[in-house]
Amino acid sequence: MTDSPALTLEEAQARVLALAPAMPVKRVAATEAVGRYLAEDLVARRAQPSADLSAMDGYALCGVGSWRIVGESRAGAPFDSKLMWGQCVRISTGAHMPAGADRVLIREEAELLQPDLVTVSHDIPPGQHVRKCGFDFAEGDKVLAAGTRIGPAQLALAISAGHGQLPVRRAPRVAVLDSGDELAADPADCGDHQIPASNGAMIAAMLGALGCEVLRIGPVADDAEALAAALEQAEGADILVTSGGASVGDHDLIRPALEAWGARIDFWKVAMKPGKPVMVATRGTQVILGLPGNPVSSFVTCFHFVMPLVRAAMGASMPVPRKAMLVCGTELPAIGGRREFLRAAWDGTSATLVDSQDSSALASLAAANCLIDRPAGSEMVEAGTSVPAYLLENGGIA
Ligand SMILES: Nc1nc2c(c(=O)[nH]1)N[C@H]1C(S)=C(S)[C@@H](COP(=O)(O)OP(=O)(O)OC[C@H]3O[C@@H](n4cnc5c(N)ncnc54)[C@H](O)[C@@H]3O)O[C@H]1N2
Ligand code: MOO
Repeated sequence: MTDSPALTLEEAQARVLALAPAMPVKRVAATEAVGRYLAEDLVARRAQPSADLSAMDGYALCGVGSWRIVGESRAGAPFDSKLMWGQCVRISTGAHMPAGADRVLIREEAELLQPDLVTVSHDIPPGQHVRKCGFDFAEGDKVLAAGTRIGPAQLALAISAGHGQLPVRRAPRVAVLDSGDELAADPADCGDHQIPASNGAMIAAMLGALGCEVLRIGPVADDAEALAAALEQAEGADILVTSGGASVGDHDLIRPALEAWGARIDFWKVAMKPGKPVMVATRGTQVILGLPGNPVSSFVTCFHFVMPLVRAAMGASMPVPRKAMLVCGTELPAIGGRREFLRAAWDGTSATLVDSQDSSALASLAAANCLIDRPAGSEMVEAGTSVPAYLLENGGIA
């Protein structure tokens, strides 16, 4: 089963998302819901605006001709009488239109005939500069759908719709395990035969940005007993992410260690580069993603599988990343039999391939802010061609 042909990215993503454990729903202060996903449709408890309001500073008018100023309506302090024909009030932006008034003359266009008598040289049509009651949303409107990510604008909308608390799912607890005999825990103390363990920190940062509570484990040696002991630490995690040891080498022990721990392998290998030897397994409700050790492969598979899994567990309606069309600034090479995600730097005008596409090359990953999606068997394309690409949240150049 597990050595079946590599899946396509979309097949593999669908299988991973189908495994997503639904995190429990909790009502939290709206401000704490930022970065989470709504667990239910959000229905407005009030209309916005709750009355007809002026959109400008000026005069709220009743009738045509010239108008006697009989008072003022300020935001938060409405004028409480009904205007008669030929009357107006001074009005400020956001203030209630008084009863009887149906249009606003802006201050700059008003001519004062007397200290309390105003006119204008052109027609002011009914409804001019008036925001009608409920034009933004009415009480009872569905303002946000379940599965929507709460960002700053959605937060403001929810609050203005009368919600001080929002129902959201917590982020999953994720254990991230680095494995490999060559890994040094301390980058400042790394022998010639070692490399600093950078994948765990990178994956933890990617998941931390989604709000996950991350438990770092390791680095763990390529040793069945050490791996078994390390896996015990992941007992309470909703998701376990391993990096390294996923391939076919004699020291690639992750798969047998997971199986010995009770994990059931769902699939292994996806037809993509970088990131082919990605492994997905379950253990009860826990979902386990074994990412390939090459740092760029770890990054790309975290981007395509782990982050969508986390978003799905949090209830996102659109958990997988979406593509934009970017113009390539340089020609792109022909692609072999495996779909490739090419690192490139997009400057707002065009996307240029970074120096190396080797799956170990971290300098070129750090210089990239997008992944150009090149299907298997693609022909070479000329500079200036639009190609699909995923934009990356990748440090200062994003
Ligand atoms: N005979 C074959 N060899 C390889 C194949 C294959 O199909 N047949 N696939 C290659 C591909 S593609 C990849 S990707 C790698 C994946 O290998 P593993 O997941 O087994 O990873 P390792 O061998 O443990 O490490 C690969 C590379 O990455 C470095 N590494 C590992 N963990 C970390 C970490 N936490 N932080 C930083 N760097 C890490 C490790 O030192 C190696 O250099 O396999 C190919 N081989
Ligand atoms: O396909 Mo491996 O994951 O990059 O070099």
